[in-house]
Amino acid sequence: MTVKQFEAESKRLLDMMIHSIYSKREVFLRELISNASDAMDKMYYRALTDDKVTFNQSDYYIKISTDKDNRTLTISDNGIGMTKEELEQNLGTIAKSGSLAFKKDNEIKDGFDIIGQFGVGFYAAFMVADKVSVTSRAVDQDQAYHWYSEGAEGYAIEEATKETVGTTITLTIKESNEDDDFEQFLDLHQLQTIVKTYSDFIRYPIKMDLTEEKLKEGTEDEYETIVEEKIVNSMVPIWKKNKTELTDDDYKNFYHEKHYGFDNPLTHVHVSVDGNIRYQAILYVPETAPYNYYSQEFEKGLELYSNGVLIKNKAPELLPDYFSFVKGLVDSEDLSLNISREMLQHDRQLKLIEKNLVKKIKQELKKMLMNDREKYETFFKAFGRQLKYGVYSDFGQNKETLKDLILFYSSTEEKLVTLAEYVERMKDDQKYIYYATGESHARIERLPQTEIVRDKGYEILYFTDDIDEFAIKMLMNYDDKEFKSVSSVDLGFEDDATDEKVASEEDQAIFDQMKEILKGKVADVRLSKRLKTHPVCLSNEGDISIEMEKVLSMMPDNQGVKAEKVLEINTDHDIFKSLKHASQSNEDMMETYTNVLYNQALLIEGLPVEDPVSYANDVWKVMK
Ligand SMILES: Nc1ncnc2c1ncn2[C@@H]1O[C@H](COP(=O)(O)OP(=O)(O)OP(=O)(O)O)[C@@H](O)[C@H]1O
Repeated sequence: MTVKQFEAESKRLLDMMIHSIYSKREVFLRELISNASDAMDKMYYRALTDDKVTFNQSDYYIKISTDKDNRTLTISDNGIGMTKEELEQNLGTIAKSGSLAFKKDNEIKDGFDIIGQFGVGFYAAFMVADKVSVTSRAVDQDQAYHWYSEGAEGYAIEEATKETVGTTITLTIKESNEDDDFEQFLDLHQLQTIVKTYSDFIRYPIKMDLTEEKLKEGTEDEYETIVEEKIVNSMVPIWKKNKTELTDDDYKNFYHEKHYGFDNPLTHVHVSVDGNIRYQAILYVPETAPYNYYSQEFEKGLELYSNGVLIKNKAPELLPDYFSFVKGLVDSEDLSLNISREMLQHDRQLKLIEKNLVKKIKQELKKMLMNDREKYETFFKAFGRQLKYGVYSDFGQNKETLKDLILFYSSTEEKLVTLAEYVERMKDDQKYIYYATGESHARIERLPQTEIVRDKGYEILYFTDDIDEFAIKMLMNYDDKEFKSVSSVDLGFEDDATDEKVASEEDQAIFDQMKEILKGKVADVRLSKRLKTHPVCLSNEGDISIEMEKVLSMMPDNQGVKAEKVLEINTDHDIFKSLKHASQSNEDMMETYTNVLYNQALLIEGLPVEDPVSYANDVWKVMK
């Protein structure tokens, strides 16, 4: 047999194929199966124009078998086959795609979409094999040919015998070494997993002779090993089916089959778009967040298929971060893939798909929010933080998309409410949307600052997530109503009698004294217009709230950002009498009282007391 050399460029390309084009070796099987599927599709086209050829889809299949002793893996098909010339042209010249030429010649438009286009996939076989041999008999031909290659050195072609039309490819699998396990490519069960991963939705059956331990008939505990030919791929992807044919259970089963999660999805969306870029998608909203969801480790993304063949396990481009909880897949026949089929030549197509998916997901969530509140709350408890994070991030770019999907706990309704519901309930004289921040509902409920707002009959939203106040600052307003913290110095009440309350000269002198004692700790000490039953509280001026100071101080690169704190004193409270007394008669006691009150205000806010020992000493001193 004379060995022909690959062309110089081809040699280099082959080397690239083996070492750098694909990130995973196992994709060689996807490439060979796709070629076999293409070969059978070509029979379909041939039948359209050639009376001598009939096409009955059920006659076509791919068979995968292994021989461990001889270390061979065989993939055969009964597709269109190759003539001697075609073997020479298609397999002898790397980067020449017979399939692409076929597609052009036949003006293929309908469902039998041919996958091959670059003319390189076949050579992926050399990533796992030392030798590749192809025996093929073309339709209309009696003579079969054998193509054989050991890689870069070249190839040879000789006559061969083959009973039936089609192609059989035999790979002699490389020996495993310390770094690489090649045995998996001789194990039918592992090959089955690879088929399931990449080629599950190839239209033709992929068959394997699988061994199984079965109970011997007529016995109760005797088992026998049975070899049975099985179809290992699902063939028809659920997303290509008509929605009306599918039940909720079908979608649920698919979610589990695909291992999208152990939970049951709360809802699904099945999209089929026939526009500029054609694609189908099935998207799920899970019920529970994966354990690592709110961590750096979590990787978002949808599975990306091109024509039923898996391209990427996780395509992050298809989901914005704020919808990163969505699971599912997209399949498009219009993607312009790069040579490894692992990336796209440009991401414009994915951007378009993403934009549309975002709309669909939003619609679905809104539908859930309107029609099944309980379910929406389950969703929100798992992923609401992510939505709020979405309002805040990217400089608020997405706040309009998300503002109607976020919920907060309401003081009056005692449940989660939307901002629209809050605004709808606002009192006639109420100018702002009020909120209070704290670690828990119970803690917020006891905040002295909330008293006066409650007394006004205004609803207060409870912010318990770190991100809440940041998100709301980014949102700025809802329905033209601005947000206001119950801790802000000016509560913005209209026609408020408390506004007229001003400190007497005598009281102001006490506040000035206190301000001097607390120099550097508070921006001011003032008469409180909001406190009723409590003697003291902190409020803040400026953009940074006390709660935001807490969150920022926990960040690794915090730059010591502080809220401008104001210590508010309730002059109607009995404690103030003691303070007054001390200010006139006992400077030392005045300092102690001031420090105790300041530290108590910190504690009420959930802020750490700067010097716990001196605080304890001060309390004991007062108790004496
Ligand atoms: N099983 C097969 N039956 C018939 N023809 C085949 C078979 N396998 C490969 N071919 C021919 O060999 C050509 C080269 O195959 P190869 O896998 O390298 O590239 P491709 O499938 O055309 O493109 P891609 O790199 O995009 O997969 C194919 O275009 C096809 O004409």
